[in-house]
Amino acid sequence: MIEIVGLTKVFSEKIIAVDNIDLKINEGKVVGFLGPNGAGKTTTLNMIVGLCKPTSGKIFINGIDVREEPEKVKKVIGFVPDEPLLFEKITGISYLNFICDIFEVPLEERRKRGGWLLQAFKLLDAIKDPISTYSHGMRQKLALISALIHKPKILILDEPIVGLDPESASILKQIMKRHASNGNLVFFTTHIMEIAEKICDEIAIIDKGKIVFQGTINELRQLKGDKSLEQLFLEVTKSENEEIDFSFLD
Ligand SMILES: Nc1ncnc2c1ncn2[C@@H]1O[C@H](COP(=O)(O)OP(=O)(O)OP(=O)(O)O)[C@@H](O)[C@H]1O
Repeated sequence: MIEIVGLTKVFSEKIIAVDNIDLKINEGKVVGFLGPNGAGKTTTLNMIVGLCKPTSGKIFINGIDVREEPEKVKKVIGFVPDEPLLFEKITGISYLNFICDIFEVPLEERRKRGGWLLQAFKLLDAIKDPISTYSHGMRQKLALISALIHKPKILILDEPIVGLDPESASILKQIMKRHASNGNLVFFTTHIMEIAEKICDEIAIIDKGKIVFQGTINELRQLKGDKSLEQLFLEVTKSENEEIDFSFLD
Protein backbone atom coordinates (compact mmCIF):
# COMPACT_ATOMS: atom_id res chain seq x y z
CA MET A 1 0.00 0.00 0.00
CA ILE A 2 1.11 3.57 -0.67
CA GLU A 3 -0.05 6.09 1.88
CA ILE A 4 0.70 9.76 1.38
CA VAL A 5 -0.05 12.25 4.14
CA GLY A 6 0.15 16.03 3.78
CA LEU A 7 2.80 15.79 1.07
CA THR A 8 4.19 19.10 -0.21
CA LYS A 9 7.03 20.01 -2.55
CA VAL A 10 7.98 23.65 -2.94
CA PHE A 11 10.66 24.35 -5.54
CA SER A 12 10.60 28.11 -5.09
CA GLU A 13 8.33 30.86 -3.76
CA LYS A 14 6.37 30.72 -7.01
CA ILE A 15 6.44 26.96 -7.64
CA ILE A 16 4.45 24.80 -5.24
CA ALA A 17 4.58 21.64 -7.33
CA VAL A 18 2.71 19.44 -4.83
CA ASP A 19 0.46 21.12 -2.31
CA ASN A 20 -0.41 19.19 0.85
CA ILE A 21 -1.82 16.06 -0.80
CA ASP A 22 -3.23 12.92 0.81
CA LEU A 23 -3.53 9.69 -1.16
CA LYS A 24 -4.10 6.06 -0.28
CA ILE A 25 -3.47 3.41 -2.92
CA ASN A 26 -4.18 -0.23 -2.16
CA GLU A 27 -2.66 -3.36 -3.63
CA GLY A 28 -4.60 -5.37 -6.16
CA LYS A 29 -5.34 -2.24 -8.17
CA VAL A 30 -4.16 -0.37 -11.23
CA VAL A 31 -4.42 3.30 -10.32
CA GLY A 32 -3.99 6.03 -12.92
CA PHE A 33 -2.57 9.40 -11.93
CA LEU A 34 -4.02 12.04 -14.22
CA GLY A 35 -3.51 15.77 -14.41
CA PRO A 36 -2.68 18.60 -16.82
CA ASN A 37 0.93 19.43 -17.76
CA GLY A 38 2.81 20.76 -14.76
CA ALA A 39 0.15 19.57 -12.27
CA GLY A 40 2.68 17.76 -10.05
CA LYS A 41 2.47 14.11 -11.19
CA THR A 42 6.17 13.46 -11.84
CA THR A 43 7.20 15.35 -8.71
CA THR A 44 4.83 13.15 -6.65
CA LEU A 45 6.18 9.93 -8.20
CA ASN A 46 9.78 11.10 -7.69
CA MET A 47 9.04 11.70 -4.01
CA ILE A 48 7.40 8.27 -3.65
CA VAL A 49 10.45 6.49 -5.05
CA GLY A 50 12.85 8.64 -3.03
CA LEU A 51 14.39 10.62 -5.91
CA CYS A 52 13.09 13.95 -4.65
CA LYS A 53 12.94 15.13 -1.05
CA PRO A 54 9.54 16.37 0.15
CA THR A 55 9.36 19.85 1.66
CA SER A 56 6.92 18.40 4.18
CA GLY A 57 4.60 15.44 4.65
CA LYS A 58 5.08 11.69 4.83
CA ILE A 59 5.05 8.75 2.44
CA PHE A 60 4.58 5.20 3.67
CA ILE A 61 5.12 2.13 1.50
CA ASN A 62 3.58 -0.95 3.08
CA GLY A 63 3.65 0.97 6.36
CA ILE A 64 7.35 1.89 6.08
CA ASP A 65 8.36 5.56 6.04
CA VAL A 66 10.20 6.21 2.76
CA ARG A 67 12.57 8.72 4.37
CA GLU A 68 13.37 6.52 7.37
CA GLU A 69 14.07 3.22 5.62
CA PRO A 70 14.80 4.09 1.97
CA GLU A 71 16.70 0.88 1.11
CA LYS A 72 13.94 -1.37 2.46
CA VAL A 73 11.33 0.55 0.48
CA LYS A 74 13.34 0.57 -2.76
CA LYS A 75 13.54 -3.23 -2.70
CA VAL A 76 9.77 -3.55 -3.21
CA ILE A 77 9.47 -0.85 -5.87
CA GLY A 78 9.81 -1.14 -9.64
CA PHE A 79 10.04 2.31 -11.22
CA VAL A 80 10.21 3.63 -14.77
CA PRO A 81 10.72 7.41 -14.99
CA ASP A 82 9.33 9.47 -17.87
CA GLU A 83 12.76 9.61 -19.51
CA PRO A 84 14.73 6.55 -18.39
CA LEU A 85 18.47 7.10 -18.08
CA LEU A 86 20.31 3.94 -19.06
CA PHE A 87 24.03 3.29 -19.38
CA GLU A 88 24.79 3.89 -23.06
CA LYS A 89 28.04 1.97 -23.38
CA ILE A 90 26.94 -1.41 -22.04
CA THR A 91 24.71 -4.01 -23.70
CA GLY A 92 21.05 -4.52 -22.80
CA ILE A 93 21.80 -7.87 -21.16
CA SER A 94 24.63 -6.39 -19.04
CA TYR A 95 22.23 -3.70 -17.84
CA LEU A 96 19.54 -6.25 -17.04
CA ASN A 97 22.01 -8.43 -15.14
CA PHE A 98 23.22 -5.38 -13.23
CA ILE A 99 19.62 -4.66 -12.13
CA CYS A 100 19.10 -8.34 -11.21
CA ASP A 101 22.28 -8.23 -9.09
CA ILE A 102 21.05 -5.13 -7.23
CA PHE A 103 17.68 -6.75 -6.51
CA GLU A 104 19.25 -10.17 -5.85
CA VAL A 105 17.12 -11.96 -8.44
CA PRO A 106 18.17 -15.64 -8.47
CA LEU A 107 19.77 -16.90 -11.70
CA GLU A 108 16.94 -19.31 -12.53
CA GLU A 109 14.32 -16.59 -11.97
CA ARG A 110 16.16 -14.02 -14.12
CA ARG A 111 16.46 -16.57 -16.94
CA LYS A 112 12.77 -17.53 -16.79
CA ARG A 113 11.19 -14.16 -16.08
CA GLY A 114 13.75 -12.17 -18.07
CA GLY A 115 13.39 -14.53 -21.02
CA TRP A 116 9.62 -14.23 -20.94
CA LEU A 117 9.68 -10.43 -20.69
CA LEU A 118 12.29 -10.07 -23.45
CA GLN A 119 10.23 -12.29 -25.72
CA ALA A 120 6.96 -10.54 -24.88
CA PHE A 121 8.48 -7.13 -25.69
CA LYS A 122 10.39 -8.50 -28.71
CA LEU A 123 13.75 -7.38 -27.38
CA LEU A 124 15.54 -10.75 -27.51
CA ASP A 125 17.34 -10.06 -30.80
CA ALA A 126 18.79 -6.76 -29.59
CA ILE A 127 19.60 -7.66 -26.00
CA LYS A 128 23.31 -8.28 -26.72
CA ASP A 129 23.70 -4.93 -28.53
CA PRO A 130 24.96 -1.75 -26.82
CA ILE A 131 22.16 0.40 -25.43
CA SER A 132 23.53 3.33 -27.47
CA THR A 133 22.15 1.59 -30.60
CA TYR A 134 18.60 1.32 -29.17
CA SER A 135 15.66 3.37 -30.41
CA HIS A 136 13.56 5.38 -27.94
CA GLY A 137 10.94 2.60 -27.77
CA MET A 138 13.59 -0.10 -27.23
CA ARG A 139 15.05 1.88 -24.31
CA GLN A 140 11.56 2.26 -22.88
CA LYS A 141 11.04 -1.51 -23.13
CA LEU A 142 14.39 -2.28 -21.47
CA ALA A 143 13.50 0.12 -18.64
CA LEU A 144 10.12 -1.62 -18.24
CA ILE A 145 11.68 -5.10 -18.22
CA SER A 146 14.22 -3.89 -15.63
CA ALA A 147 11.41 -2.56 -13.46
CA LEU A 148 9.43 -5.80 -13.71
CA ILE A 149 12.17 -8.40 -13.43
CA HIS A 150 12.27 -8.49 -9.63
CA LYS A 151 8.46 -8.88 -9.28
CA PRO A 152 8.00 -5.58 -7.43
CA LYS A 153 5.06 -5.37 -5.03
CA ILE A 154 4.74 -1.73 -6.04
CA LEU A 155 5.09 -0.80 -9.72
CA ILE A 156 5.36 2.92 -10.46
CA LEU A 157 5.41 4.08 -14.06
CA ASP A 158 5.65 7.64 -15.40
CA GLU A 159 3.96 7.83 -18.83
CA PRO A 160 4.92 4.22 -19.64
CA ILE A 161 2.89 3.76 -22.80
CA VAL A 162 3.99 6.83 -24.77
CA GLY A 163 6.65 5.78 -27.29
CA LEU A 164 5.68 2.11 -27.41
CA ASP A 165 4.38 0.53 -30.61
CA PRO A 166 0.75 -0.72 -30.46
CA GLU A 167 1.74 -4.35 -29.85
CA SER A 168 4.11 -3.49 -26.97
CA ALA A 169 1.56 -1.04 -25.56
CA SER A 170 -1.06 -3.79 -25.56
CA ILE A 171 1.34 -6.23 -23.85
CA LEU A 172 2.28 -3.66 -21.22
CA LYS A 173 -1.40 -2.94 -20.45
CA GLN A 174 -2.03 -6.66 -19.98
CA ILE A 175 1.05 -7.00 -17.75
CA MET A 176 -0.11 -4.05 -15.63
CA LYS A 177 -3.55 -5.58 -15.12
CA ARG A 178 -2.13 -9.03 -14.41
CA HIS A 179 0.44 -7.62 -11.99
CA ALA A 180 -2.33 -5.90 -10.03
CA SER A 181 -4.65 -8.91 -10.06
CA ASN A 182 -1.76 -10.93 -8.57
CA GLY A 183 -2.03 -8.74 -5.47
CA ASN A 184 0.49 -6.03 -6.42
CA LEU A 185 -0.06 -2.32 -6.85
CA VAL A 186 0.38 -0.42 -10.12
CA PHE A 187 0.44 3.39 -10.00
CA PHE A 188 1.08 5.19 -13.28
CA THR A 189 0.67 8.54 -14.97
CA THR A 190 -1.01 8.99 -18.30
CA HIS A 191 -2.47 11.75 -20.45
CA ILE A 192 -4.37 9.25 -22.56
CA MET A 193 -7.93 8.99 -21.30
CA GLU A 194 -8.71 5.81 -23.29
CA ILE A 195 -5.89 4.03 -21.46
CA ALA A 196 -7.12 5.24 -18.07
CA GLU A 197 -10.64 4.14 -18.94
CA LYS A 198 -9.51 0.74 -20.18
CA ILE A 199 -7.12 -0.41 -17.46
CA CYS A 200 -7.59 1.63 -14.28
CA ASP A 201 -9.48 0.27 -11.30
CA GLU A 202 -9.21 3.77 -9.84
CA ILE A 203 -7.92 7.17 -10.83
CA ALA A 204 -6.47 10.10 -8.91
CA ILE A 205 -6.57 13.53 -10.52
CA ILE A 206 -4.11 16.23 -9.54
CA ASP A 207 -4.44 19.85 -10.61
CA LYS A 208 -2.08 22.69 -9.65
CA GLY A 209 -0.52 20.48 -6.99
CA LYS A 210 -3.80 19.49 -5.32
CA ILE A 211 -5.74 16.23 -5.51
CA VAL A 212 -9.13 17.09 -6.97
CA PHE A 213 -10.51 13.54 -7.22
CA GLN A 214 -9.70 9.99 -6.18
CA GLY A 215 -11.98 7.05 -6.82
CA THR A 216 -13.38 4.96 -9.65
CA ILE A 217 -14.40 6.45 -12.98
CA ASN A 218 -17.96 5.36 -12.19
CA GLU A 219 -17.84 7.33 -8.94
CA LEU A 220 -16.66 10.37 -10.91
CA ARG A 221 -19.61 9.88 -13.31
CA GLN A 222 -22.00 9.68 -10.36
CA LEU A 223 -20.63 13.01 -9.15
CA LYS A 224 -20.41 14.85 -12.46
CA GLY A 225 -22.77 13.08 -14.86
CA ASP A 226 -22.55 10.39 -17.51
CA LYS A 227 -19.89 11.93 -19.76
CA SER A 228 -16.71 10.81 -21.45
CA LEU A 229 -13.67 10.60 -19.18
CA GLU A 230 -12.09 13.37 -21.26
CA GLN A 231 -15.04 15.66 -20.57
CA LEU A 232 -15.05 14.73 -16.88
CA PHE A 233 -11.29 15.39 -16.69
CA LEU A 234 -11.67 18.79 -18.34
CA GLU A 235 -14.46 19.71 -15.92
CA VAL A 236 -12.63 18.56 -12.81
CA THR A 237 -9.45 20.38 -13.82
CA LYS A 238 -11.46 23.33 -15.16
CA SER A 239 -9.53 23.21 -18.41
CA GLU A 240 -12.47 23.26 -20.83
CA ASN A 241 -11.35 25.15 -23.89
CA GLU A 242 -14.62 26.71 -25.01
CA GLU A 243 -13.21 30.25 -24.76
CA ILE A 244 -10.61 29.46 -27.45
CA ASP A 245 -11.65 30.78 -30.85
CA PHE A 246 -10.47 28.06 -33.25
CA SER A 247 -11.61 30.05 -36.32
CA PHE A 248 -8.19 31.73 -36.03
CA LEU A 249 -6.82 28.62 -37.74
CA ASP A 250 -9.12 28.91 -40.80
N1 LIG B 1 13.48 20.49 -10.46
C1 LIG B 1 12.54 21.43 -10.56
N2 LIG B 1 12.82 22.72 -10.25
C2 LIG B 1 11.88 23.68 -10.33
N3 LIG B 1 10.60 23.46 -10.70
C3 LIG B 1 10.28 22.20 -11.01
C4 LIG B 1 11.21 21.13 -10.96
N4 LIG B 1 10.57 19.98 -11.32
C5 LIG B 1 9.30 20.32 -11.59
N5 LIG B 1 9.11 21.65 -11.42
C6 LIG B 1 7.86 22.38 -11.56
O1 LIG B 1 6.91 21.76 -10.72
C7 LIG B 1 5.63 21.76 -11.35
C8 LIG B 1 5.14 20.31 -11.45
O2 LIG B 1 5.94 19.62 -12.40
P1 LIG B 1 5.76 18.06 -12.70
O3 LIG B 1 6.88 17.66 -13.61
O4 LIG B 1 5.61 17.36 -11.43
O5 LIG B 1 4.37 18.06 -13.47
P2 LIG B 1 3.63 16.91 -14.28
O6 LIG B 1 2.24 16.86 -13.77
O7 LIG B 1 4.43 15.65 -14.23
O8 LIG B 1 3.63 17.51 -15.74
P3 LIG B 1 3.65 16.80 -17.21
O9 LIG B 1 2.30 16.22 -17.42
O10 LIG B 1 3.89 17.98 -18.11
O11 LIG B 1 4.76 15.82 -17.24
C9 LIG B 1 5.80 22.47 -12.68
O12 LIG B 1 5.46 23.83 -12.48
C10 LIG B 1 7.28 22.33 -12.98
O13 LIG B 1 7.73 23.41 -13.75
